[in-house]
Amino acid sequence: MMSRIVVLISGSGSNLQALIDAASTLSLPSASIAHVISNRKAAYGLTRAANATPPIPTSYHGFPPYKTSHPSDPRGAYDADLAKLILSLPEDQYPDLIVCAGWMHILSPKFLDPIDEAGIPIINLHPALPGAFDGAGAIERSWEAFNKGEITETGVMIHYVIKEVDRGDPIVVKKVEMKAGESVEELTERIHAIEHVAIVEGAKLALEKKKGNPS
Ligand SMILES: Nc1nc2c(c(=O)[nH]1)N[C@@H](CN(C=O)c1ccc(C(=O)N[C@@H](CCC(=O)O)C(=O)O)cc1)CN2
Ligand SMILES: NCC(=O)N[C@@H]1O[C@H](COP(=O)([O-])[O-])[C@@H](O)[C@H]1O
Repeated sequence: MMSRIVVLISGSGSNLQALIDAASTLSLPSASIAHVISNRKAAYGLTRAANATPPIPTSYHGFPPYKTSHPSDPRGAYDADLAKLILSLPEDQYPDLIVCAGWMHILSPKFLDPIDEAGIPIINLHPALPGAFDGAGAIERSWEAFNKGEITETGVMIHYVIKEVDRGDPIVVKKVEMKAGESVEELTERIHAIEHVAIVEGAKLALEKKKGNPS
């Protein structure tokens, strides 16, 4: 039976592309990318989805209008509508798994609770080791910490998404050595390559766990 994945993005979508390329291969068997949602209209990941074969349905769900339409709780209203968007997808797009792949928006319980009640796990790619550099800009912060002598290694993890940002149970953890004299751009490039492997492994494991047959 085909498992359906909904992917949340905010940018280039190179991790989405890794999932698209892996779907229904031995790396990510019996899985399809059923829908892609971006919070940024210009996200190139939307183009990647449109260029997929067959094209992957996409939605743009932008945050700015909520600042005026729901001034008292824009995040809550935005998140509630995001959950409704996903939970109202047609059967052939309704997710077995939600993957945050460079999704740069903190999800509140207004999203997490209805998705949890629907029994849909959410996983996230984070370019750091568990408990380190939570939040945005993790690669840059780890590079700075290394050059201050504060750390000797960093990593990439795929973790379950809970209310506390980047504190959900890890599914995949890959350590990344840090190199003296390396630029932040060079480190970022190395980390991105590792992310593209980790996110596929994480999606596969999360789907297996949901089916009750962890490998
Ligand atoms: N409730 C959770 N939401 C999210 C998680 C999570 O673990 N729990 N993971 C993040 C992904 N992420 C790091 O991996 C992350 C992304 C963005 C931010 C952040 O500070 N976002 C700002 C807006 C920044 C911007 O628009 O450029 C915000 O939402 O106010 C922190 C962590 C995804 N969500
Ligand atoms: N906190 C999450 C986070 O910082 N994610 C970062 O966003 C990038 C998205 O790239 P992509 O759009 O090419 O997949 C990822 O490479 C990852 O480092």
